[in-house]
Order: sequence, then structure tokens, then C-alpha cells
Amino acid sequence: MNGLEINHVSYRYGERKALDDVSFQVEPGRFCALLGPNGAGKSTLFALLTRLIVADEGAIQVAGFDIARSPRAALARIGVVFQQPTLDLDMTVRRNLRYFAGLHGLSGRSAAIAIDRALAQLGMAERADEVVRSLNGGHRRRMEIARALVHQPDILLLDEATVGLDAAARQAITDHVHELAGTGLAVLWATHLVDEVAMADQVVVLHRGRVRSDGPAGELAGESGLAKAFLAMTDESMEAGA
Ligand SMILES: Nc1ncnc2c1ncn2[C@@H]1O[C@H](COP(=O)(O)OP(=O)(O)OP(=O)(O)O)[C@@H](O)[C@H]1O
Repeated sequence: MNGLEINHVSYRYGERKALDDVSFQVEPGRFCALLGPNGAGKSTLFALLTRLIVADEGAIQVAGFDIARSPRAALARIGVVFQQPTLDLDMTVRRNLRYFAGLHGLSGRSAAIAIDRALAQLGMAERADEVVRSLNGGHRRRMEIARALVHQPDILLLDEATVGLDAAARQAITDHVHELAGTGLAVLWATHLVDEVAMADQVVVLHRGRVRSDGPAGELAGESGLAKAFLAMTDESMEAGA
């Protein structure tokens, strides 16, 4: 499969089990919301997917490449937007992206074409020659997403991509990323905000390191709505004795 496959992955920080037998798949063209409260294990899973840390147990396949056996090939197929911004504020948008393109072996005309295409996908083409420091928070975030697309990955990972943004910027970014999934990317969008999820999306609910539910948002929402269903699944007071 060209998407993402996570099979029976577990991870411990010393005695603390942060992920416990996590399995799910994201197919190409799907927007998958990884929905979990603080401490659920979302960032730990992202660290495993980007090989900042290595799983104690289980396997991860990225676009058909096993991340443990073929890490370079697997990582080349991933675009990632981390929670913390990592931009050079004093460079222009284009120079930031050119630097990143170079890390992926793109230069000259092929880099320029890739950069223009990625910026256009995020509606940022006319900002290419602005210095990042002059952009608002929403545009900086969009630029980071464009940067993650420069090398044309199959899978896009975003860890709480809308943190700190106002409602309009949040909406614009969630809309853009849903459109990207529509072009064939497999998108994994970590969040604790149910209003970022569309009813047609896949939703994986992660709580205390375990997958509590995996399926279409519409099904999970049922009659009570997504917010109530999510709360019921992750309410600590209901965990007693679980
Ligand atoms: N470096 C670490 N050392 C020890 N425990 C950690 C470490 N990083 C995370 N944890 C623990 O692992 C669990 C999962 O944390 P993680 O940061 O992956 O969750 P999260 O869903 O990303 O939460 P948040 O939304 O707050 O970032 C938590 O119980 C957390 O306290």
C-alpha cells in the first residue's frame, strides 16, 4: 500500500508505556484525524513515524517501505509539520523552501518548480518573496505545510498544526489540508479539537496510548455528535476500573 500502515506498535519511556499495541492504516487520498487528549501518545507516535525514536515492538510501513529496514526510503516519502515552528524568520519564504529542497537533493530549476507548485497548493504563491517575519501566524503555518510538500511525499504528517492560530486561520488550514488529501496524499492530522474533523474523515481515537476507535467520523459521531462521543471515550472518570 502507498499509504501508512502501523502494526502493533508499542513504546515505553522507562516504566511509562506511552503507546500500547497501536495499529491502524491511512490509505492514499484519506484525511485521518488522530484524535486524542493531552498525553494520549500523539507526539510519541509522530516521533516514531519520523524515526526520532525507534519502536520497542511492532512495525511501520511508509508507502510500502518498512521504516526499520529501509529508513531512508521511508522517510523520503514523508512530509512532516511538527508542533513547534522551525522556520528561519529572516529569510524569504522561497529561500526557506529552497534550503529544504536542497536537503532532499533538489536544486536549480527542479527545486524552483517544486517550490512554486507547493506554494500554489497552499495559496501562498504571491508571498514567496516576503520575509517570514513579516507573515502572520496562519501564513507561516501554511508555508511550513508547503515546505513539507516540496519533495512530493506520499504521506503528510501534521502534529497539532493549528495551535495558536485564530479561528479563520485554523479553518483555512484545515480546508487546505483536506484538499491535499483529495489530491491523493495520505494525511495524518494529530489534534485534540473535534471541530477540525469533517464527517467523511477517518478518525483514530487515541487515549492513554491505545487506539479506542478507528472509523469514519460520521459513524463515531452517531446521534450524539463527535464531541460527545470523543469525550465519552476519553473521560478519565469513566476509566476507573477499565
Ligand atoms: N520524554 C519523555 N519521558 C517520559 N515520559 C514521556 C516523555 N514524553 C512523553 N512522555 C509521556 O508519554 C505519554 C504520551 O505523551 P505524548 O507527548 O506522546 O502525548 P500527546 O498526545 O502528544 O500529548 P500532548 O497533546 O500533550 O502533546 C504521556 O504520559 C507523557 O507524559
